[in-house]
Amino acid sequence: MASSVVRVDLDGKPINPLTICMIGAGGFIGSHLCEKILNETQHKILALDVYNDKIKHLLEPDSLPWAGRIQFHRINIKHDSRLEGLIKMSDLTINLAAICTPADYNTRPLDTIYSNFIDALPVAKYCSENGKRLIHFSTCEVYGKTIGSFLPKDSPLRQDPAYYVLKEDASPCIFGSIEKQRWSYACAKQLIERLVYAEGAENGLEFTIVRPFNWIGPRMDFIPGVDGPSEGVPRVLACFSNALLRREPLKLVDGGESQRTFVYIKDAIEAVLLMIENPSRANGHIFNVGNPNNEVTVRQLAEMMTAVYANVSGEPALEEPTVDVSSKEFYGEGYDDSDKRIPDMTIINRQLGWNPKTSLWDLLDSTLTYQHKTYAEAIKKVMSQPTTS
Ligand SMILES: NC(=O)c1ccc[n+]([C@@H]2O[C@H](COP(=O)([O-])OP(=O)(O)OC[C@H]3O[C@@H](n4cnc5c(N)ncnc54)[C@H](O)[C@@H]3O)[C@@H](O)[C@H]2O)c1
Ligand SMILES: O=c1ccn([C@@H]2O[C@H](COP(=O)(O)OP(=O)(O)O[C@H]3OC[C@](O)(CO)[C@H]3O)[C@@H](O)[C@H]2O)c(=O)[nH]1
Repeated sequence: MASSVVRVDLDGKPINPLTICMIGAGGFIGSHLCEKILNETQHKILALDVYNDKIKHLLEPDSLPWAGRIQFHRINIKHDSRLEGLIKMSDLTINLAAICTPADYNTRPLDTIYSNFIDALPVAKYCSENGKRLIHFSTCEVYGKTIGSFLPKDSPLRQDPAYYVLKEDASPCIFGSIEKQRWSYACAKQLIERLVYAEGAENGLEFTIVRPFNWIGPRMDFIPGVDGPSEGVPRVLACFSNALLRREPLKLVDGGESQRTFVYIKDAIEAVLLMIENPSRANGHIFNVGNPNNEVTVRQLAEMMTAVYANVSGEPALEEPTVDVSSKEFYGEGYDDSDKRIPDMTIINRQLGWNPKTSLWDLLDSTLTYQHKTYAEAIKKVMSQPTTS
């Protein structure tokens, strides 16, 4: 619950209540950020999205302690003249809106590029023209592949962090060829980062760019056939959760050799609140937000999720818990992958003193407990229904 004690920033100065225009507030990250802001601060939120299912619990009923501090606006930012007015009414805009599921990048590259670049342009422009601060959500995917991935498999240099740790102000952005449409998203995100950065350099826009490294937790994406399309392909956490709930093998794309670092959403949201409340330390910076200690291959992630889910559900794991699939079969033509993603933490540490806390096992335990409670019964119902042909 937000206390009446005056909040102070990292330099001990009082923080005045802000009005925040949050675009994409109804998504995974947006829902957690709204919860945090309403519970712990006195800031007001203008929550913009086309959906509000994930923040319904914050909007109704009127008797909630934060009533009056969050207002939902059902707006598609592609075509809505109210956008500029809402940005003008706010002290800060946070743009989370995007198509950001890999299954879309190679199959809907135009929608992906429009969503991540064209639709984000007016937001940057309105903030710049009206002298409003912007926190723009980019992605770790702008780094693409590591330099090390181009070395021979047995090269000892592959063990040298200089060849794989991703640094905001030093690492190059390495994407595949144009036919590999997987990179449509990363490329659009890179260009909007460059535009926001240039607005800062040429027109004085006060901006912060966030590069999330695989934030995961409750409410991420959807379970196909329950609260999303049966044929939909969400991100890996929901794909693997879906298979565990249905007692089906988890699909490992191209052997599950790619590596990721996963950070708990609640840790990551702490970093965003620090950016919101410490503009003098966050403005003009690009921040990696991830947990370098939680690195696994996708195969190891599948094994760990299988073990955690067996504990949570009380049901033994399948004898053959995983199955290999090719990326062409799973994602279609034009898929490609980031090999490894370890965030360098120097800048966020220096500017905001932020560090992630939660181990991979612990974050999977709380997330899969949530998945089980939320979906186990619904899945049983769906699976007991006769399939229509
Ligand atoms: N979750 C992660 O680990 C992660 C990693 C890298 C980058 N990001 C970035 O963070 C942001 C949020 O990601 P998320 O995981 O919460 O995704 P999400 O899909 O759950 O949330 C995005 C929200 O934006 C909304 N939206 C999309 N287009 C819109 C439009 N035209 N008008 C209004 N609303 C629109 C969607 O309805 C959705 O609610 C994205 O920009 C994404 O690229 C997230
Ligand atoms: O059933 C599955 C699903 C996926 N994989 C593989 O897992 C790796 C991670 O996949 P995913 O979480 O879907 O996405 P990425 O990490 O590749 O990309 C995201 O990172 C950040 C963001 O920008 C936004 O969330 C997005 O682009 C990957 O190697 C898949 O091939 C699997 O084996 N089985």
